[in-house]
Amino acid sequence: MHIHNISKQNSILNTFISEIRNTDIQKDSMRFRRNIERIGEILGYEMSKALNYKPSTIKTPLGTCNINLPENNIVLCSILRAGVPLHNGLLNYFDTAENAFISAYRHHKNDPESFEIIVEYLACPNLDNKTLILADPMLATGQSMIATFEALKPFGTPKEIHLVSVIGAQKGINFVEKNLNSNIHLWIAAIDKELNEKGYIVPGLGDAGDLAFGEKLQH
Ligand SMILES: O=P(O)(O)OC[C@H]1O[C@H](OP(=O)(O)OP(=O)(O)O)[C@H](O)[C@@H]1O
Ligand SMILES: O=c1cc[nH]c(=O)[nH]1
Ligand SMILES: [Mg+2]
Repeated sequence: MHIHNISKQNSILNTFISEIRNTDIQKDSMRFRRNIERIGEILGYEMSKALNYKPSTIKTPLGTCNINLPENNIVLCSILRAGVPLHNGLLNYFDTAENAFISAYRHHKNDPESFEIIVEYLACPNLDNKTLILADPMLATGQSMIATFEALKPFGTPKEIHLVSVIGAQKGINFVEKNLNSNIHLWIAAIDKELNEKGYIVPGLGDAGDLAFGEKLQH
């Protein structure tokens, strides 16, 4: 897997990352969603450098100019719920992308420290020869990403796959790397060292879905 950790270089991205992690600022859910969206725009911009470009000629009011334009057919797939603001940020830049949504949630049986991933809702176009962008802000154990990847298989074989995430734990990244083919790209805004016993990223930011959309009842 090709890992692009875009926070290796200081940029305005640091401000947005610090705000989503900050226990006071993250309480403002509108700001939290908007920051995830802004990070999606930055990750999308960085990812766009790896797309395929073809020469094009544009007519201006005063003449013509040559410019290379992306030629990829993009399908943007995100994992509900926390993926929604990240999806919006990516869609702000990839105007013509097709879209897919999948629900994946952690189901705890009796033991709060163990869970399985339940995939229920899935809406996806044909993926054959397309550029699949799989977006989820939190890559913790990596199980949601792999479960999603498996669930998408019947929809076709993408030409290339880009995973987009905001904060990842090294353990989850290793798990994804072990389970996916080596030609996949991961575009990520921060990599944290630890996972706690409940599978939360430390220091991370807490529960991204709850911060964006409110707490949910466990079922
Ligand atoms: O890498 P994993 O260990 O699988 O964990 C990451 C998953 O956890 C979060 O979703 P969550 O289950 O909290 O659902 P939500 O977005 O509805 O809150 C996040 O958005 C990922 O989908
Ligand atoms: O740290 C984590 C792990 C899973 N889901 C989250 O929202 N945060
Ligand atoms: Mg959540």
